Amino acid sequence: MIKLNKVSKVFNKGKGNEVIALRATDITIHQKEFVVVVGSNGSGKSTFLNLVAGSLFPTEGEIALQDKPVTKLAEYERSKWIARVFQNPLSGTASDLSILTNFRLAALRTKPKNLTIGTDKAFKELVQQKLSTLKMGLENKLDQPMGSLSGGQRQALTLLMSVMDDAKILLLDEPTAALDPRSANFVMQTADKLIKEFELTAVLVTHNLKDAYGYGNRILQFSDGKIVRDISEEEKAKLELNDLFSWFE
Ligand SMILES: Nc1ncnc2c1ncn2[C@@H]1O[C@H](COP(=O)(O)OP(=O)(O)OP(=O)(O)O)[C@@H](O)[C@H]1O
Repeated sequence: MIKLNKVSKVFNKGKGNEVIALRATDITIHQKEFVVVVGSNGSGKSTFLNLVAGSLFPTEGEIALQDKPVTKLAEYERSKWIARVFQNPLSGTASDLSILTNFRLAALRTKPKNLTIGTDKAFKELVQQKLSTLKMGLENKLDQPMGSLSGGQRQALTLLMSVMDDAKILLLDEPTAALDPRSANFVMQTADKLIKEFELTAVLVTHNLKDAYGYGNRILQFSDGKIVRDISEEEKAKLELNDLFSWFE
């Protein structure tokens, strides 16, 4: 669950270059909702995700995750609830390290220092089993360096890594923007499958209106730092793809 109570974000407050990136915003995203966020450049989408993740702090208002107040918690302190995938396939993983080592590092990310991730054999089998469900043929190539994979393969693995720890909230920040259409399709299908399988609360920021139409069960449209449309699952079912395009005319 993600809850924002009158959250605003002002950059360069009081200066000539002041920008109100998010205006007093109230929103509750419930458990297991998959929300797609659309909006023109500069409308506040990334600011919204950054505020939820804790990479930015609000100027005003409160944020709660899973019913706990987190407004003042740093990004790393929220990481037990939040997994995040970015636009750049290189940003989530280490190129020189093997697939297995990348999974190991990801698994250790949210664990206290004195905890281990089980025996190597058990962990390797778990990774193999999870990888085989993606049907990419990588389950027997765990020693291959991450850098040898395509951007689409890397994004799919980053997704799998990010959901294999206990995070219940997945933030997707234009995860397919750098990919060719076929890879983008594969990554979106993988995301959708993992969100359902791991029963995640998910927020996808995208400029791809076909994805906004085809995935998720709620759409938010941002404009000038405000949520100007909040489309429920029932309302979404009645929409045509062209309706989404008309929001940007
Ligand atoms: N660190 C910052 N300092 C100053 N202004 C910022 C900063 N980050 C964002 N902004 C401004 O805040 C507004 C909202 O930006 P934001 O990145 O949230 O928009 P967006 O909807 O994600 O845009 P895009 O689709 O281009 O990624 C914009 O006017 C932007 O220039």
